[in-house]
Amino acid sequence: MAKITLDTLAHSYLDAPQSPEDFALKELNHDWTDGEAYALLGPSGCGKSTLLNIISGLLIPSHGRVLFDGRDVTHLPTAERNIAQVFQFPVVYDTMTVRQNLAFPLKNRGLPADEIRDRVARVGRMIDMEDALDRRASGLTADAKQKISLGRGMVRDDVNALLFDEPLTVIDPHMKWELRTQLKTLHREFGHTMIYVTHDQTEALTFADKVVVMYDGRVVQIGTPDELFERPGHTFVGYFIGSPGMNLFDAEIEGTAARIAGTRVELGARYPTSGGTLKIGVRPEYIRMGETGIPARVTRVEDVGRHKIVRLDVDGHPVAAIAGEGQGVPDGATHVQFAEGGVNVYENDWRVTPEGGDRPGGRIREDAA
Ligand SMILES: Nc1ncnc2c1ncn2[C@@H]1O[C@H](COP(=O)(O)OP(=O)(O)OP(=O)(O)O)[C@@H](O)[C@H]1O
Repeated sequence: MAKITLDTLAHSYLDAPQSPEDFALKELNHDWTDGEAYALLGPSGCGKSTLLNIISGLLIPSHGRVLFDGRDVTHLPTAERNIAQVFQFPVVYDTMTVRQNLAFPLKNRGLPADEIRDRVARVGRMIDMEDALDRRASGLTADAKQKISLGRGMVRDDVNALLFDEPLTVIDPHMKWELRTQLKTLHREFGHTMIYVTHDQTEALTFADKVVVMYDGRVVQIGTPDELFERPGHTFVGYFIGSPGMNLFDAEIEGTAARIAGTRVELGARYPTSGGTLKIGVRPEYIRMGETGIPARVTRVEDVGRHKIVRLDVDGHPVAAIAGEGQGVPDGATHVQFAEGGVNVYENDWRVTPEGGDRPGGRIREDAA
């Protein structure tokens, strides 16, 4: 496994890019820690495949370098990078059996027969195809073939990194969850450096140690699932992660308080801002309904099983709140308040750290409404 360094990396598909908009990938400096599992998450067109293809060697970046354990591989072809890749659609040899498909990368590297047998058996178990090892791949469903692709990607333990590009797209929904869980278990067991591209937040949050959120060619935040939930670094992260996403309120800030829709809201800290557009972000989990606070009007209540989503109107803007299991909208709810610790301040869409730093932990979901 390797540490992967992206050094002033950027990419434009144009010959003579003029402005930042001409870059599919805007400048990025980052170390992907050896042995960690990352998810690259973002909407269609944000640059995920461009970044993955640069790491895998399918694309040479127009600017900057890629290093594996300090060695510059920017211009090395994929075959010389010693990586395993699993794509959106299965790549299997139809004329071979499942066993032969799984053994292929190991045979290529000349591993002893008994080691190949053991590793293939283990991976076969993991992808739940133990009983099908001697079947020909040609007759199998797309699902099963993709499981073979996943297995083949994971069968070697000497790769620098394992790259997955939306690998569960063709997998049946109930199997998706199982394979994702197995991938995570496998990661714990073998400690591969894994990079997993997806536009599905559930997939990213359940699979990865760290999620890299991309938006418009830029990495806007790299963090643990918890950090992305509690402290979204950009309003896009707040909106994109969570269901429903984070609420944003136009605000003015004075000292340690904000003014939202004419109401003073104590923030509990000072925020160093510099004259930009200010917004307060509060996740629906941290909006409390009651008789004091910011005036609000309930417009709809949606029962979504384990909890209810309460839609409100605050000063003409839609706001969502989550009422936990067994809770409804309190009688006489005419106002909203924010749970302590559930507030983030944004200036020009980027999060502002409070003076004195963030409070440690910051995890208040357990007691959130
Ligand atoms: N070969 C190419 N030539 C020119 N522009 C490209 C090329 N490939 C991608 N782009 C553009 O670069 C931007 C980023 O595309 P990319 O495929 O990396 O995004 P993505 O996040 O992987 O999207 P998706 O999830 O739809 O695959 C998009 O605007 C896209 O149109």
